[in-house]
Amino acid sequence: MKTEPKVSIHPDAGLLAASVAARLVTRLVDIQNERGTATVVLTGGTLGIGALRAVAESPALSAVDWSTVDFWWGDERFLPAGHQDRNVVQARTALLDQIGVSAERVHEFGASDSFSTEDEAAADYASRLQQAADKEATAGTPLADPRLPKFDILLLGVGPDAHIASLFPEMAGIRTKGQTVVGVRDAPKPPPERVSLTLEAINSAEEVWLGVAGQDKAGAVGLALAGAGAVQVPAAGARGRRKTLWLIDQEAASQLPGRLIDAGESDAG
Ligand SMILES: O=C1O[C@H](COP(=O)(O)O)[C@@H](O)[C@H](O)[C@H]1O
Repeated sequence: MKTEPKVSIHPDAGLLAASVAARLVTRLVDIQNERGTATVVLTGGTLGIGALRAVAESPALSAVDWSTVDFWWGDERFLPAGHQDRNVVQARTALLDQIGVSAERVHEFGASDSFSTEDEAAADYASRLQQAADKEATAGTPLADPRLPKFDILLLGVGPDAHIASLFPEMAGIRTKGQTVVGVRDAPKPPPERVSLTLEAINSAEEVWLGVAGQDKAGAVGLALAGAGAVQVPAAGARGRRKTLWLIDQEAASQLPGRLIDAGESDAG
């Protein structure tokens, strides 16, 4: 099952981050009402971390029971634990350290001072994902992919080159099939060593939300929503099973195909 993208355009990056935060809080409340827990896959990057900061500032913050939310990551920079460039460190500062999350529900990627290579950290993350999936399957949760727990919402940023998570255009990561996590070497954006969910893992999520702001991303957004191929334009390949939502600002929307520029949430199908 794959969904056609919907697009929602916001005046600027600040309002976009606030809107992503408000949607996230509302959706988490709904999911918790439906099934008691919720699972979010976080992203790093400007908007990903900005949206977490906006969640921390939201007046509705305490509407979510954060103690029953599981946090996974779409990718990580393969650096020592505590390094300021690690996505998990930035997420902790922006939000996680300020809310009552359960330590055992924060599933961060292994760091470079615990694993010798990014491939080892990738294998470790894949195995922890598998364990979580097995536990959910035993409890009767229907899974989209038996190797992965149910991802309710998966957040992605998009680079100016259209990369998502740490899947860069034309590189091995975006072409990887048959595994859920991949070690990345020679990434064109520093640091070169990273760990990432694969596209098939990303696309197992119920809802995929792509948050993008800025003129430098306009070309990537335009190509992705015009239907480019995922190997050349990784963002084009990200599709949730029930929803694919592009949350973008006006600058990032400036090269969208004309039919998508109308106000409101429009179909990009
Ligand atoms: O390095 C990364 O970049 C992307 C996009 O970041 P942005 O600053 O251009 O928004 C991000 O989604 C990813 O998680 C991160 O590791």
